[in-house]
Amino acid sequence: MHKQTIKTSTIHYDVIVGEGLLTDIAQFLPKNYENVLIVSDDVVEKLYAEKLANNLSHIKNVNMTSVPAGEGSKSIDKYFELLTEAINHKLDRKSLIIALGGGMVGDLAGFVAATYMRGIDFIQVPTTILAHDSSVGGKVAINHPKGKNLIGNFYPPVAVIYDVTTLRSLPASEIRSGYAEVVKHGLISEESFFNEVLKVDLTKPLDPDVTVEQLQKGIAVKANIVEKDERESNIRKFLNFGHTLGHAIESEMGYGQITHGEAVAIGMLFALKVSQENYNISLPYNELYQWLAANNYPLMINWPGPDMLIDKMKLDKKSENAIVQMVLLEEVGKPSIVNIDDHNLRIQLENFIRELGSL
Ligand SMILES: NC(=O)c1ccc[n+]([C@@H]2O[C@H](COP(=O)([O-])OP(=O)(O)OC[C@H]3O[C@@H](n4cnc5c(N)ncnc54)[C@H](O)[C@@H]3O)[C@@H](O)[C@H]2O)c1
Ligand SMILES: O=C(O)C(=O)C[C@@H](O)[C@H](O)[C@H](O)COP(=O)(O)O
Ligand SMILES: [Zn+2]
Repeated sequence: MHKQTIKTSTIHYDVIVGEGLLTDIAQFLPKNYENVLIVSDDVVEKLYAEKLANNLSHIKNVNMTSVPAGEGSKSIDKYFELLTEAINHKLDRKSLIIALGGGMVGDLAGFVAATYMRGIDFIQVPTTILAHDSSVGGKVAINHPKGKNLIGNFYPPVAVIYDVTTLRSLPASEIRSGYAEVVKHGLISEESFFNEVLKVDLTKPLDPDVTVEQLQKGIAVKANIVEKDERESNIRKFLNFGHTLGHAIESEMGYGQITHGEAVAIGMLFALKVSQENYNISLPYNELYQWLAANNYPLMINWPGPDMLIDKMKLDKKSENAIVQMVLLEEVGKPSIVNIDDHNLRIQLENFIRELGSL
């Protein structure tokens, strides 16, 4: 078991990573709670909710609820339904919400916790590779049809309890999706970490020791940034590498048509391309492209038109006065935030789409 404490100006919380933590979760609760609502999706609920609940039998009221699996549930409708569940189960300001699942559940249940009675405690119990990223740092949100995560808050959990044995049941598509964020953590932090990640072959069974070590490294990269800039005034934007285009693709194609990680993977390729042009340097674009292709990331997608994508990129939360901001790399491990004017963005995007090809 490995414990890392995240210390921001407003809160300290532990991120505990280990095998079999679900059956031992009671010891990691930071307080005594009398009323707990476990929120999951209908796939994860069947796999792990009972195991979790069994370990909370000492708590007076433990209830469980779930939303349909998939990005479509990160919606205002499901958010409202969960608030109603919280009311029906008589959650009060001393109650706890446990988000059991991947980033979708974590973001959604976290936003419910952030807003129910102006905020109650919540714990992240991540079950995907991607959630090594989403469970840490306190960004909680739901999507608007017009843009990703447009409705949300910064609302850190009181603990993150990451039972990595749950990762064994992940389908290949979700291993791939999650690994995109591990690649991101490598690219924005250290070349050696990035190179290590590119040695992983996602088409073969993962080596659990390597995976857990890389997830812990990713968490450490994120923790280091979030501790200095929790509310994204400056360096937290680095964690958005690949997301300016990635989020635009997700919302323009329709939530759930492509996974978050797959869209971010394409976004990272674009960000590398723009970085190379912008700084007149060479970056491992080809290496990343080849790794993504070899690991079956969808790189030939049914591209939405560039105008639609640019409109979505302007809605990104980093934009100011409708000027698109992208996270670029001056070198691997050295991110920077750059305004990209519309004309340049359009040319770069059209060239990129042409080069990548479409269906
Ligand atoms: N808050 C943040 O900082 C942050 C960071 C990155 C991503 N995100 C958000 O996270 C979301 C993506 O998260 P995700 O990739 O975990 O998706 P997800 O939560 O939708 O899970 C993906 C799929 O895997 C299934 N699943 C989850 N755990 C499983 C397990 N152990 N075994 C078998 N199946 C399992 C789910 O039912 C779902 O079908 C997006 O909404 C993205 O915007 C947020
Ligand atoms: O934690 C962050 O900060 C990130 O940007 C991490 C991203 O991987 C994540 O997808 C996040 O939800 C994106 O945030 P947004 O502010 O662009 O919605
Ligand atoms: Zn992300």
